[in-house]
Amino acid sequence: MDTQNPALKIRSEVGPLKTILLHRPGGELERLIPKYLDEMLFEDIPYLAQMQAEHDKFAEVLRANGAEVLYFEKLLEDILEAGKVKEAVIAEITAGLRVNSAPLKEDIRALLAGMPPRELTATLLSGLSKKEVPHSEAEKRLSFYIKDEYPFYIDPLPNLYFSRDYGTVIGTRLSVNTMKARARKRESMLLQHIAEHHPRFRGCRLWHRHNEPDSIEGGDILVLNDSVIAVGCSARTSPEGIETLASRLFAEDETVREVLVIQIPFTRAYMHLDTVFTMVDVDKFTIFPGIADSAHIFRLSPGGQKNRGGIRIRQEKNLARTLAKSLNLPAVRLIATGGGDTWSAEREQWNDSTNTLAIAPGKVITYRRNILSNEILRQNGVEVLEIAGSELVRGRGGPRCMSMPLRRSSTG
Ligand SMILES: NC(=O)NCCC[C@H](N)C(=O)O
Repeated sequence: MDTQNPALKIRSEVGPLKTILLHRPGGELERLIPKYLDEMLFEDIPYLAQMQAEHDKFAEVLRANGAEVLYFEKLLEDILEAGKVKEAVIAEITAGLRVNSAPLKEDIRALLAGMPPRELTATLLSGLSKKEVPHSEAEKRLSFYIKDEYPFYIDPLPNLYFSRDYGTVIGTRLSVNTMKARARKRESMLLQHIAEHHPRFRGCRLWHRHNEPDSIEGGDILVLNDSVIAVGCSARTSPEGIETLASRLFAEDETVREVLVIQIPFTRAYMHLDTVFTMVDVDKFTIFPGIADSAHIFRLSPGGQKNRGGIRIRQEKNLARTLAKSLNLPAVRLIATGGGDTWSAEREQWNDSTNTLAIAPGKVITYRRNILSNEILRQNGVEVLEIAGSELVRGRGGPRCMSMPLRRSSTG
């Protein structure tokens, strides 16, 4: 058993929430430029002040309900106080620059090295534009005069407030996820440095490291209980990434006995499993009805040949029956978002009606704007705490996407 870091413990999607990691949207959102929205995985440009007010309210609801809230930016700044860590982070950033010129690389490295921790943190999150780099004498080369029009040497991280995706605590270890899109890779890279160096994570062991080849993102990972994990196979999470995680869980976590793979359509609207399916109570889930028939389900369990990762694969048919069997319950309830109307379900799914964050069994945080979906949850006995999400939703994520639970107590 891992006893190294009692601060990390997730054995349930719905157990009372004790500690959670958020990122308050900041200057990185002000680097969104219409021309590059696609690459940045945004459809729109939020109004930052309003977005921050909404996010603060989200944090307030979490605190009022007993959760300790940690902020990514603060943890990052803390670790950058140590010269060695700062050097290692800068070296990794510099190595990943899409810059051919060695003198220019050195200019950027020196600029970062000269920044105090707070400024460096801000730069690592908001990025570094080409205008911000003073070029040394060494850079009087042709490439100094001929530049492509892309504005950044270091890209901003506008998706950082979706802290769900880059890290996932499973049991007592952290999976630092391999992000599919380039726009999000630095998020998990920075998280790994935090996990390796911040006292809050002392002794933390990793299930997965940020630079492993096969993508897996936290929006696809649901810790259903102490023995069953559900993982979405999606536009972001690859079958290979799932197999790697499953074989490590089966080999090294004595309680996890099953990984339920739910394959969803590979489209932007449903980028992760948690955009169409979340757990709201020990025996209740909310689901976007549009995927109910198109999802394919596979049950992975320990066994099978070593050269296949020691995993046995079995295809299942019916989601509700499979979940009930896996969770050892007589039945589970699937609550369809949108209140039974197809258009409303699609409209509200686009605004993350299905992306609920459970803070205790049968108690969830959702966006107020999803009126029909919230109502149907209440009709099914779920307590719904609503927050405003007019600006937060523009990055296409809801309360679950915006949170990385680090510790929950047990549901029992
Ligand atoms: N778990 C989630 O579904 N996270 C939302 C991520 C939205 C972000 N704009 C992205 O495309 O990655």
